[in-house]
Amino acid sequence: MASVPKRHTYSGNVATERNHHPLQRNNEILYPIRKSPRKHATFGPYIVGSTLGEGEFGKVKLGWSKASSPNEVPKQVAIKLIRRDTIKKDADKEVKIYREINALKHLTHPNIIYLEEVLQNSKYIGIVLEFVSGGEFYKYIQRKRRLKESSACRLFAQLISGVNYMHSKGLVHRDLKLENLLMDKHENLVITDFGFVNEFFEDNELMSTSCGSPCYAAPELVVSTKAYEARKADVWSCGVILYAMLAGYLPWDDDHENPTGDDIARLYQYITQTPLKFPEYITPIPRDLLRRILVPNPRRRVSLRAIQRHEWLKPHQAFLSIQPNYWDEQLQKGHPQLAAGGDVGRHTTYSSPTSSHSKSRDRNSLIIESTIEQSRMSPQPVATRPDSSISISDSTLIPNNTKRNQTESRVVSDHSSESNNHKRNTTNSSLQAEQTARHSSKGKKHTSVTGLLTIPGSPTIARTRNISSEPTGQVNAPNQTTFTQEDFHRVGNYHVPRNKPRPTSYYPGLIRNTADESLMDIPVNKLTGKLPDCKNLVSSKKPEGISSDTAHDATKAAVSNNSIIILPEGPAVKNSPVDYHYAIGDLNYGDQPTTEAIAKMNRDLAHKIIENVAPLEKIDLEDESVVSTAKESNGSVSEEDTEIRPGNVVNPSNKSVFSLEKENRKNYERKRFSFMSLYSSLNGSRSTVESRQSKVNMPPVSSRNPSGQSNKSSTKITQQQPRTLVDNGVPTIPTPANNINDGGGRIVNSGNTGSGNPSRPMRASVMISTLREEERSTVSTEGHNVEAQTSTARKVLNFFKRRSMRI
Ligand SMILES: Nc1ncnc2c1ncn2[C@@H]1O[C@H](COP(=O)(O)OP(=O)(O)OP(=O)(O)O)[C@@H](O)[C@H]1O
Repeated sequence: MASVPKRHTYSGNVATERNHHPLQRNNEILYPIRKSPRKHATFGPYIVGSTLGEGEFGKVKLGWSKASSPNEVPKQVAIKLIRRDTIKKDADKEVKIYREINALKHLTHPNIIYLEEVLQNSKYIGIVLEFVSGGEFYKYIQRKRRLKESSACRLFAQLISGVNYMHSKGLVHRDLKLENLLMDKHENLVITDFGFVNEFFEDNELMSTSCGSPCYAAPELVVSTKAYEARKADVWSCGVILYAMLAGYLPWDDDHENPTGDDIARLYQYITQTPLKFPEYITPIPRDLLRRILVPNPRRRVSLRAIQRHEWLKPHQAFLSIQPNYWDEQLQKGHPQLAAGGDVGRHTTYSSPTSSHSKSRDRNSLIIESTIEQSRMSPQPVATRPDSSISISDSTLIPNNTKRNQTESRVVSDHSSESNNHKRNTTNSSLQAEQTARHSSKGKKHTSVTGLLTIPGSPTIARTRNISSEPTGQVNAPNQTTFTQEDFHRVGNYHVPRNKPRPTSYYPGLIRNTADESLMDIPVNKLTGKLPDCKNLVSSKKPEGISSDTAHDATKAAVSNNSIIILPEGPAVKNSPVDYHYAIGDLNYGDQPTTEAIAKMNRDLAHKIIENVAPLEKIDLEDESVVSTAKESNGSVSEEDTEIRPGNVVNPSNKSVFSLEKENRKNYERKRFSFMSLYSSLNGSRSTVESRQSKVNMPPVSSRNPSGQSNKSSTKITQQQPRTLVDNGVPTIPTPANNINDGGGRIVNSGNTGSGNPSRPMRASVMISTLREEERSTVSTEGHNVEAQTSTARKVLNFFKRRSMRI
């Protein structure tokens, strides 16, 4: 018989003569034959697809649940695959993984990643998470360059709601950053990566392990060895995230002496000593919020509760006033068995940090016993499962190595015997049947293996366990990611199906605990922009359970002050080249009453408006320090350079704020320009990161100015010159070569700012400008578009994937 050439169908199936369907006539193909369907990689009940991303722990893969019936739509998940052998080599990693798992099982909030389940086979531990399809948040900002205020407000409210929920559960994230936020398909924010999460039990409880990513970590984590209030550290990180949303770049990311932020001590010196400054497009009210959050002194930093009540978040008050336990109740409503405590769900095993039980729990109970350990434990009946994680004592929990080895072999054989059909390790046959039924039913994959176990004692105990001495033969697997159901089993018992999908609209549309209705609906007179006198409203209609202290501070301030209407969108503000600058000490005004701050903003704004309508010459002359600095530096100074940058945040009481401002500005400019001159003379016109790196002995160039050009020589702008948007919206600083005065005091950029032009955006969003500059230079010099794109992508990733670490 002549051999029939193989023919690949669209699904990868192979049709040969042997498997021709009887209905086929001669060589005519009637329909594709799928006798031998393509083999997909699988991991437990999931078909494994493409790689979604890669993190410290390994790859995150897209997965689909295998449909149990033809009508069932496969559910997409993200599977974080962690090689077990890598965990064994890195005890810190192990702790992080189990922290993450154990924290996630307690959290059900629309803005927090949802843990589906945890699975393992002999090679991998797979953390199965809901699939969040909108991509990474930093890319979202990057695409948009920066977010509109309304969008930033909505997303920030979601972040705050998620963080508040977490805190209400006694958990602190400690690594909040853009890279740990995802977007869902409806552009809702989802908090992920709980590797540094920890528990607290008392309101004033302090923590001592500094962790997070330097650019997002609160100063107290770094500059002090004292214990810190972790919730306040989360608040700080939220502030940095908000700043990035609104500005398009990170605050304090422009230290020329430490452009990559690698020198953490210096970075924090810079953060604590450099006042927060804003690009002109951030309006006063979010600035006010940011100034309250990004306060180096944690005691003076605003609390999450106060953030929720800030004026800027007022449009989302209803959402923010949803009580954290509402989310749990919703879960239980959808699953009465959880409420009844009949089945083991992630919420039934969790108790509030305020409960006595919770307080008595070991402080590190977040670190659950490793799945490896679990796999060695003898099977336990489901009926005894609840709270077993808490009651087991240290000695019973952590068997010594010998014990482990013995148990290991036993459990491995147990696993192989139960492979493929995922039988439960139960002693009770009816329970087993129930479990199997649940497993096969859609969305109800409650499983019960062994109990979740805690490692009592400190994280150190967990980290120093001598697991490396265990036999590793079992995990010496080839590198390719091939998953089979062999030796596969579920870990833990905390699958709680989501009773409904992530809300498609922002508001879940359910009962809201409106904190104070009277305060929420204060009508604004649109003509005058003034708020009516609503003092009576505030005092007369106090909602139940809310004290006057906790009423909406910002609104009260606005009401009493009649001052919210500062025309933040006014033309004067829009055209204003100069940032609002606040007196030294403003960094620490987080706990000042909002009234005071808003009044101050009003004064500043009034001043600013006057400045803007005044003739240009007059303004030049008024600001002598800037003019003289500009002269010194070849007549050019960037817009941001005109801002006050005092060297120290301590406010000497015997000097007036204004004289102090001037003095500090002078000092700052002097210092700043001397550094700029140095960079200018050293760096020449090298444009790529690589070329800079090749100059081994040269000081690094700021991430804000990756071209290697000196800011001084590459930019020319006077105090009156606003930043102009060119080059697809990338803000650039006009240069003498390409500037045309439009006659109205505004500088219009007429030329390109491409690679051939030595001038480049100096203070533009790092996210875009860094990318574009380097892309351009690579393309123009080498002409390899693909290469340029790849290297650009890598650079952007490297830039943003700032490592989370113990600082
Ligand atoms: N649930 C998810 N849905 C969609 N994509 C995801 C999901 N989880 C992770 N990813 C993608 O995988 C990437 C890596 O994930 P993640 O950061 O959680 O891994 P990690 O190993 O914890 O990394 P690291 O700790 O270094 O941040 C993310 O940047 C994201 O692009």
